[in-house]
Amino acid sequence: MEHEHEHEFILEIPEFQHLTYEVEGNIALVTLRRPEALNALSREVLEELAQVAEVIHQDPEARVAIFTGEGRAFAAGADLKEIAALKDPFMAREYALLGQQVFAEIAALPIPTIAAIHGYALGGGLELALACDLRVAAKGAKLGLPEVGLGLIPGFGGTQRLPRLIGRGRALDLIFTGRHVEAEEALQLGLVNRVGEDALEEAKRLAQSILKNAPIALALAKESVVRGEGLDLAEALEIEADLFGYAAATEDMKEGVRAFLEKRAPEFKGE
Ligand SMILES: C/C=C/C(=O)SCCNC(=O)CCNC(=O)[C@H](O)C(C)(C)COP(=O)(O)OP(=O)(O)OC[C@H]1O[C@@H](n2cnc3c(N)ncnc32)[C@H](O)[C@@H]1OP(=O)(O)O
Repeated sequence: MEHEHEHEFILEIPEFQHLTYEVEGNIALVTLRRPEALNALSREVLEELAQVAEVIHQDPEARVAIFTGEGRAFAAGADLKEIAALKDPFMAREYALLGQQVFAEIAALPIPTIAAIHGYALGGGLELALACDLRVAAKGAKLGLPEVGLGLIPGFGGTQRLPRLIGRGRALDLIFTGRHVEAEEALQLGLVNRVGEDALEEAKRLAQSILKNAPIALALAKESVVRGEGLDLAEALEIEADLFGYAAATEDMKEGVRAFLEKRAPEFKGE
């Protein structure tokens, strides 16, 4: 038998109402599909994002994930109709915790993740993009955290992930003013990694350049950065050394070094 060592593995993909999931050439593409509300993140959308994070986790074909949105926006924030219906501080706190939890699951994915931003990424929409490892914006895209203009504060991670990414002063500029920054300024701020004519095409190019590298090394590099973030330098460096050790024990490391010495491109197997 050809596949006698392989387990029969069936990936169960739920029927999503507000997003689609597809994988092509090891790139998982998650597309928010609620364009009539500029992909506003309702509870249902958030729950589907949590489910799709689980699918990505389980899908051996998914080696880089791109998040994008259908229509005029990446996502224009949490759903303001739902926010208007929050009756008391406890309900609102639960709402923030729900968004935080879903975005924490996305941030914890073991593969590189990219937000491909066109149109608007505002409030919770920008916070979703901040939960990704990398952000690519289309020229003309508008990014911001407008919550204080609504009497709110960013509640899906924005007050924490934005200052960690671009620094406290620049983050508070955006949070206090609520202003929209365009793609070029976002690039200067370090809020996005790249700007292109078409965000999705640019994100796919970025994904391709990541996919050339060893999968386990990518996962370990991400783990080292993420785990080190909250620690002091000495502790974080210990983690780095441990994970370097794991990387050095992979078959792909042998292949990578052998390929270099033989002056050819490596063929990584994720082993
Ligand atoms: C913890 C997290 C908190 C948060 O995220 S708070 C929310 C933060 N986000 C915002 O404040 C942005 C809200 N949206 C806007 O300011 C505007 O939209 C835009 C500037 C993004 C675009 O303006 P324009 O081009 O004039 O479009 P349009 O007619 O306002 O929107 C099209 C439809 O989309 C709905 N929509 C837009 N954003 C949201 C949202 N965040 N929640 C719910 N619905 C939204 C609208 O209402 C409308 O719908 P209809 O056609 O039925 O009137």
